[in-house]
Amino acid sequence: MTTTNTALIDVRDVTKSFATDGGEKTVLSGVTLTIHQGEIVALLGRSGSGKSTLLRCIAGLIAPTSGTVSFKGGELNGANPGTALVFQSFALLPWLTVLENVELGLEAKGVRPEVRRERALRAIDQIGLDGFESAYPKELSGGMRQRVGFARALVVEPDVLLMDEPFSALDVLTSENLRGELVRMWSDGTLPTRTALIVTHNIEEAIQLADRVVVLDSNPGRIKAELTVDLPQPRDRRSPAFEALVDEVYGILTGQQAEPRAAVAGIAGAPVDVSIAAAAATANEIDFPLPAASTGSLGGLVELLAERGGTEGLAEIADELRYELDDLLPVVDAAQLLKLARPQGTELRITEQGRRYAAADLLRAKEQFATLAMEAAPLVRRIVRDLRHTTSGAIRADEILAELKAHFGDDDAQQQLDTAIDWGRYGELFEYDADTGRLLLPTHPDAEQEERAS
Ligand SMILES: Nc1ncnc2c1ncn2[C@@H]1O[C@H](COP(=O)(O)OP(=O)(O)OP(=O)(O)O)[C@@H](O)[C@H]1O
Repeated sequence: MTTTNTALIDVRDVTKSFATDGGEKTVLSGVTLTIHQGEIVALLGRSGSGKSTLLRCIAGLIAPTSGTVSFKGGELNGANPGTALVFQSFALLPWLTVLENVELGLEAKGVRPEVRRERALRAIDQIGLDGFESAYPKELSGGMRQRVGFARALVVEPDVLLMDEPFSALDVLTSENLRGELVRMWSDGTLPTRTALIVTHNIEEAIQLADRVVVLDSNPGRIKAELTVDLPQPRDRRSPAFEALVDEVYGILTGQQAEPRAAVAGIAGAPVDVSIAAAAATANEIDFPLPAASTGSLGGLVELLAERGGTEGLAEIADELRYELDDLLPVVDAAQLLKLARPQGTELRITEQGRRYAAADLLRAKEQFATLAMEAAPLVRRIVRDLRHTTSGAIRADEILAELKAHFGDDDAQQQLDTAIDWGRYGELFEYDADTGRLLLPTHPDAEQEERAS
């Protein structure tokens, strides 16, 4: 891949806010990014960090709240004429054949029918769909459908190919295969488009494909770090240089968590684990986000660390548990929040508390968890306190949910409640009756120990 200094896309100080029930939500803040001709850039970040929002701003599908996006020096004022999109969900029209789906992009650009057909057939051929021209999407496997998605985007010969998690709906082997082919086609010049931006939450995918990896911070999304990937294609995932880059990105992503949370509590700059715990202690109980980790996965992580002598690399943990980034980081955050483990550079290290937790029998582990959750999980603490203040010993979960929705989106609010219920139930701090939608104080008499923590 030959990268030139010609800027194709120029994102300048872009901020994007959305109106939500709880007021304005700033998703992107002060993002500045240039994509040069011939380079492949990967945009990596946690779930909700604003990757897709930035991609949609670049595609011109949504306008920034402030700042500008330019294509070849011209400020966008609507759809970006130099880009085409590949979506995670394929977004094919089920009533059209493969050929007709691929022709669609050209039709929108007013290309004559006979030219359309010829170009669509060429794109279908290039992407390995020969023989499937007359098939309907439902006849195709996921991998073949995504090939149609690629052909439809590439047929318009965009200057920049924009991809939003294009492989994440595919199984591991299929995505590996398609990614590999894409790299080959890029390297040997088969593809008409040589510049791309790919949104992904898969670190290895980013390092396998990209010349440059841009890491987005969360809440709000800002550029946290940029790494140049100076390895020849095709890249060997097992090479020490590749693994070192994976480790580096894990370090960046786990190191970032404390900053926004500490800022919420007004104690920015405090050391990582101290600041998260302190933020949790002082934050408004409703708006402090609990990491979406189940008690089962948390226990599994702490046990794995204990088995490995107390320390293990984050990339190795993800490999061992077959976790994607979005699965692993919330569990690491939860372990950190509950002071069971602490990230150190590219590794995760168990704490003394974590060792005790891993060694405890179920009853003691639950007791310990209850104490830790009362100390460190504001939403759990809030539910327990509300329950103790009602005479009936029960509160409606949907009332808590309504409050959460004022601070988080609908999906995130539900996830917050689900996590708090899982944690509260596991620690036997409260019960939840799904039939009546009520949270209840535990029925057994020995639920006193959490008093100590409150
Ligand atoms: N139209 C919208 N209205 C309100 N909030 C929105 C809108 N679009 C996105 N958001 C919010 O912006 C935040 C960032 O979303 P975005 O999809 O850009 O993140 P992402 O990094 O791509 O996440 P993921 O990896 O989970 O897809 C989320 O909290 C999302 O709920």
